Amino acid sequence: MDRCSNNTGRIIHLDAPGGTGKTFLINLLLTEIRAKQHIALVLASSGIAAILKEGRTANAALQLPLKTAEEQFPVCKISRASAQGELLNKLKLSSGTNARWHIKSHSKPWTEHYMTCEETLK
Ligand SMILES: Nc1ncnc2c1ncn2[C@@H]1O[C@H](COP(=O)(O)OP(=O)(O)OP(=O)(O)O)[C@@H](O)[C@H]1O
Repeated sequence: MDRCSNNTGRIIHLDAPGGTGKTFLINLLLTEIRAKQHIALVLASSGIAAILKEGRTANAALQLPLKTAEEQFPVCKISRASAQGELLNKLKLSSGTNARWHIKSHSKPWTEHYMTCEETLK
């Protein structure tokens, strides 16, 4: 939470066995950030994970090309000056799931999708 408040946070990986409280912790963080009227996004790489976590796929939310893994320099289609671009620049937390799924499927993890968008919006 300190990293969110100070805008010093980067990528934090949370890896623990099933049922040990990862979702519980992420929900606490989301609740605290939103309670302070800040913006927090829940992103996932697959549709099923997005449904389970009540979020959206990174491709849809960040308007990324479908085959980011095949593009050397994928670009997010959101313009910096648009309302959505301004909103994303105010983002305090973007939470995602399924890192292991990415390793198995050889697709890019949602964190890379988010970094693509962050670079585009700079
Ligand atoms: N600190 C806590 N205090 C009270 N209950 C907790 C706490 N941490 C986890 N729980 C409870 O334990 C159960 C499992 O937690 P959770 O679903 O967050 O685990 P998980 O690591 O995300 O599991 P999975 O990897 O299977 O998705 C839930 O019912 C949750 O409410």
